[in-house]
Amino acid sequence: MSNNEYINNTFPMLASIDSPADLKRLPVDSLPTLCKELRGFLIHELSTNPGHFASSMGAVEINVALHYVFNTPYDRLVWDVGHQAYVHKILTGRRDRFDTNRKMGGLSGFPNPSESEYDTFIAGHASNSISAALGMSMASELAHEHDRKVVAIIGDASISGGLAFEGLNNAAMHNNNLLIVLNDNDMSIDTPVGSLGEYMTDITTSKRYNTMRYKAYQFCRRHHIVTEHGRGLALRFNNAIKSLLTGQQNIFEGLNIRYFGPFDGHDVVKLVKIFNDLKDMTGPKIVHLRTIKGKGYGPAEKDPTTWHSPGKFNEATGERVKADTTGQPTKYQYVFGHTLVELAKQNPKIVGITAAMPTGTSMSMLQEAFPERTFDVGISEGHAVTFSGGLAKEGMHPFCAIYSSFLQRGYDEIIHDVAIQRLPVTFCIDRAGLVGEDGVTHHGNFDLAYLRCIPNMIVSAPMNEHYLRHLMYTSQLPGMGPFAIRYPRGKGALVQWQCDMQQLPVGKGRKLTQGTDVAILSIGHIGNNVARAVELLRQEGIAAAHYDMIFLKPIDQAILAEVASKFKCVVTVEDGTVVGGLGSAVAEYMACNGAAVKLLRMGIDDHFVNQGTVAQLQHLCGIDVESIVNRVENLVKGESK
Ligand SMILES: Cc1ncc(C[n+]2csc(CCOP(=O)(O)OP(=O)(O)O)c2C)c(N)n1
Ligand SMILES: CC(=O)[C@@H](O)[C@H](O)COP(=O)(O)O
Ligand SMILES: [Mg+2]
Repeated sequence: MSNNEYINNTFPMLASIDSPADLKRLPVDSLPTLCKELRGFLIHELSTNPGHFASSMGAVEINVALHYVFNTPYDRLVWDVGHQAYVHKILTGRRDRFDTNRKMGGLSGFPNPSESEYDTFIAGHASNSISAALGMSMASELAHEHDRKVVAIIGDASISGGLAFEGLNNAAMHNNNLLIVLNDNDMSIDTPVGSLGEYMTDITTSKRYNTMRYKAYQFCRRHHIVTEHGRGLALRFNNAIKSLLTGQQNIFEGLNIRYFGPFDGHDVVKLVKIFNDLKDMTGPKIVHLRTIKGKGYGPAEKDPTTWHSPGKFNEATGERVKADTTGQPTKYQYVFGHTLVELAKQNPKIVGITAAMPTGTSMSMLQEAFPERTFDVGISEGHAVTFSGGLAKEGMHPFCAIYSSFLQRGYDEIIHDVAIQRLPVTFCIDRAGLVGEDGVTHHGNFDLAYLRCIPNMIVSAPMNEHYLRHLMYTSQLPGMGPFAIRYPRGKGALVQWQCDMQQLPVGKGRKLTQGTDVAILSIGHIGNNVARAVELLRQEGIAAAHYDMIFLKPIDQAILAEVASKFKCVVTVEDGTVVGGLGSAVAEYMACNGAAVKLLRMGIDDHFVNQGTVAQLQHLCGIDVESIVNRVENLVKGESK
């Protein structure tokens, strides 16, 4: 039986749905069966084509009820992060292509308007949905499309991000039809942190008031009592009753956003009723749904952190398929984690900061060894950077570990709150370069460029685990200032990552191979591709000199002077954008110093890169071993003609 036949036989109701119009034809009481089939489909598909599992499983009913009630794509669904929107994709004509999810040329793992008209806004980075939905709602108002509904669907961790707060603060400023669906599963990837989560648990305790309020709204709606004019007054009245009943102000109502809930987010029939009740209500409103991350699959419900993105698994037993890694290098993130604990034992000033990614960055290792010196600040990269600045100002040495693409959220904070004061913060920038299947929103290819232009910054990248350790050690020595170390997702280059840590001279690179025909300058882990290419080039009769720059800033002027004076052909290789990165730095030096060299800059050109395996993407960008060999060969042969 083909996979398609299996799916049609096993999930007959789902097989009949090719669009939301098909979904709407189903009687409402059949929706629980559909949800069951959707969960079966997700389990079946994701067991062999891995992706974001637990979030999608927990939001099945929300996805179904929204498409059942709202007139998509005319009405806009704006997903936050988007990792919970797999069912949305499946219901909007992409079921048969779902086995291409996260693969090269296939469906993106996140909503993306270039993929479907049902994907209304880019998603991948948390906390943008309220602002985007508010903007879309205002655009509808301005276009006199007053009947269009706009819905932002956001998780309990993502709503704690600063950007979400900015959207909430602005939501009631203008007339709009915004509905915010708060999908509260009391989980981030790891355990959620912060007072907002605790507050949301407290809201549950005031259920009596909330039920009363929802019933009152239903009554008013039935009897056409709620008018736009009376909204402000009614809100204040409701707030007053609530304060009396609970002794507590509702944070959302305090922001003039009508609050409904909490409701059971797995009762799909009830959700349909709630959305139907609320959809014509004008003005911003929030409906709070309680859900279970991983709902419907025992192992995921028990351990949602592991099952956030579990990789392949046996669908019958829940056993995860683990690749045999014997004799292979470990992941950079583990070397970072172990090394940080080692350094923290020696230097009591060291503290660790993560923005909601303790497991992903391995900051969890420091958390275990020194809980009082480790801070998970939640999805708040900007705050993480400024908080680190504050710690550093008072004499601590923060190691602030953030994924490269998420650090984009903290850019001004790096400049304003750290670099100007030259504060000693080590930025450990994980997932730098091409990350693979997460795709365009998650590649860490801008960091070299966006950090190089900041005065006072030291910007570095290790070629292997030993250099990661040396750089981490060096960064916490007195007098260093802001120090960025970027390293990629996944495996390192060495099997034996342990070594004595050494102080590195800041701004000094190293020459790995002698050569006369061409000089290749690389930075970071991609230098391992260059090292292999250099070997192959040698077999082709081309003697390439290879320099591992280690530091992009300050850049090694002695190496650049040597290269400018000795070589006609110069090549730069980086796994970041060449616009502003190493390629630009070398081009600037050569131009400013009148060097007569032919410069070939290899890296990510001026375009966005979608998803695929890292190997596929390196090939696409021309920085895999084979491409480096071919491109260098062409350069050298072209020059010698
Ligand atoms: C700006 C940013 N920081 C960090 C992440 C990594 N991240 C992806 S999902 C997630 C947790 C989201 O939790 P929540 O919003 O509650 O959704 P759930 O998975 O629980 O449904 C995090 C931290 C991200 N995508 N964007
Ligand atoms: C949705 C999201 O942003 C994260 O779940 C991300 O996909 C994690 O990626 P890693 O697997 O690299 O930790
Ligand atoms: Mg959550």
